[in-house]
Amino acid sequence: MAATDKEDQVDGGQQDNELHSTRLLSVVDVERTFQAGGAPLRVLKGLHMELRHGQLVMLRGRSGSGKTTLLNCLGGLDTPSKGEIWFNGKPVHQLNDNERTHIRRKEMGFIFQAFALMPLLSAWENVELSLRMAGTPRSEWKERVAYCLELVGLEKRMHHRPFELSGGEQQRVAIAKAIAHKPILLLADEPTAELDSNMSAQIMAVFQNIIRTEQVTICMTTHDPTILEVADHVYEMVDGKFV
Ligand SMILES: Nc1ncnc2c1ncn2[C@@H]1O[C@H](COP(=O)(O)OP(=O)(O)OP(=O)(O)O)[C@@H](O)[C@H]1O
Repeated sequence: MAATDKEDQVDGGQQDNELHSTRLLSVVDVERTFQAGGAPLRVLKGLHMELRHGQLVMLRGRSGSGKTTLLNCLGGLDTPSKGEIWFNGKPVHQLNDNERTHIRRKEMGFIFQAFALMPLLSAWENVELSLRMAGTPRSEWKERVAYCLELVGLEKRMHHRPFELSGGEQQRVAIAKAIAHKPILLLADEPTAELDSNMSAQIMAVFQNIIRTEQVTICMTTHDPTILEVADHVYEMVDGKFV
């Protein structure tokens, strides 16, 4: 099931071991079949996986292997055709739309194309928007927005709009936006796509930093073999299955 697992090698001490020992998310025999055109298309074919608190987990695979479909199921944006997804003790596969939306807003953060930055809003306003969406009290916004933008190294670009920022800087705003409401799980679809290797390494350093400082767990998809080494665990996907 696992291609690599660094968990046992990491000398993280007792505190890290305790953090890692708690299961945040479990995927049990998940399948997803789409009815596209005539014949059913089986995209996920009986997957098992788990995420533990504080891990950085990567889903790796070729285009079309099913990574985004799985990530959508993990985030409650799509529902498996079969199998179970348990998140923080809750059966996501059995929840209705409202319940899943609530979990998404309160407990998850997304770095997906579909949740990209609002082009007319500044970095500050973009991050503030996610606090508004999550129902965070207005009195907490200012401090939290400043903190998150500093955390991703954008303290000097807070009032720039997306078109005034580089690709890597825009991705940092997206990270700040995704973590502002203090999610426990951050899902990221190809967060380093379109960035050069230097920028990608910086984004991964930001991810490692927020895992430590924000107690978040990260699951991301990637094509990029050069960033795999920072993962605690890599799931390799081929044609809807882990190998
Ligand atoms: N809503 C849908 N209806 C029909 N087919 C779909 C749907 N969503 C995804 N697929 C199909 O499922 C397969 C896997 O798609 P998915 O986006 O999960 O792959 P991926 O591994 O994320 O690829 P990429 O790296 O290119 O993003 C593809 O063949 C795609 O056409």
